[in-house]
Amino acid sequence: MNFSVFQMDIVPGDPEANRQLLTEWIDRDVEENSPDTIVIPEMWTTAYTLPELEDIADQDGEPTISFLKDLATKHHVNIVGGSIANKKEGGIYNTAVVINREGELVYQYDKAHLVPMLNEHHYLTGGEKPAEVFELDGVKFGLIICYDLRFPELIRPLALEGAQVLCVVAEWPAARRKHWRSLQIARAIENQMYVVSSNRIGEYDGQEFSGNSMVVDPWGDVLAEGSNSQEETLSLRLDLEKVKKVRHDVPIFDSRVPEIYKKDRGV
Ligand SMILES: O=C(O)CCC(=O)C(=O)O
Repeated sequence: MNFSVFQMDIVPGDPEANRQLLTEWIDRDVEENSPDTIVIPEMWTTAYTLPELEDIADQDGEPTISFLKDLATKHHVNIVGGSIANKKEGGIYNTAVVINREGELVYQYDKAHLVPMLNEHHYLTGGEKPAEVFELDGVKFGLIICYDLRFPELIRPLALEGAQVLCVVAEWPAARRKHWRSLQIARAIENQMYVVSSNRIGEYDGQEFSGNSMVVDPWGDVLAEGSNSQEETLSLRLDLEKVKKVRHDVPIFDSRVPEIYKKDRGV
C-alpha cells in the first residue's frame, strides 16, 4: 500500500482556507505519488483555536465529511482524514474520520484522552468509546489522536485484533519532541505494527509544533521522517508482509499471559 503523509501547517480558525489548501495538496500529490492512502493531521480545519470552536466547529462532522468524501471519490484514494472539531450530542469532540476510496465513511473515533496541559477539558468532551480496528483495501488499521499515544492500553487491543498499521494524527508540540519520537517507536516495537503519523508544523498561540511526522516499521526502524519546520509529504510504500514476519520471528502474542494482567484493577 502506497502512503502519502501530509505534514501541514494550518491556518488558525479558518476551515474554508484549510479545506482549499488540502484540495490543492491532494490534487498535486495524487499526480506525483499515486497514493492508496493519505494521512493528514489532527484538527486540521481549525488548529487548536479552542475558545473559537463553539463558532467554527463542524456540526455532526459536516461540512468536512462530505468534503473528504468528494475528494476520496474524485481521486479514488483512501483518506485517513485527521481529526476535526465536531459539535454533537451537546459537546464539542475531537473526532477522527476515515473515508475509503469509494467515498464511504468507514470509521470515526472521538479522542478519548483530553490534554490537561492545554486545558482541553474546558472546551472539549472526551470520547467514551474505545478505538476500533477498521479496514482499507483489506489492510487492518488502528487510528488514535495525539495525546492518546501516551496510553498503550488504548492501543494494545488494536494489535490483538490484528491491526497492521497504527495511524497517529497530531498537533504535538516541539517542546516534547523526544516523547513524540520515542513513543511512536515504542508503540511500533511493542505491538509489532507500522506506525504512520501526521503531525503539523508551524506555530499557534506561542506554541511551536514539532513536525517529525514518521513512518516506523514493525521492527522499530524509522523508514521516513518529516523535518521540524517544513511542509512536506512523506511518500512511501509499506510492505505489510513485514508485520507477519516480525510477529513470527519474535512471537510476543503467543507469549502473553493474560491471566496475570490485572483486568480487575482496570488495567
Ligand atoms: O502529549 C503531549 O505531549 C502532546 C499532546 C497534545 O498536544 C495533543 O494531544 O494535542
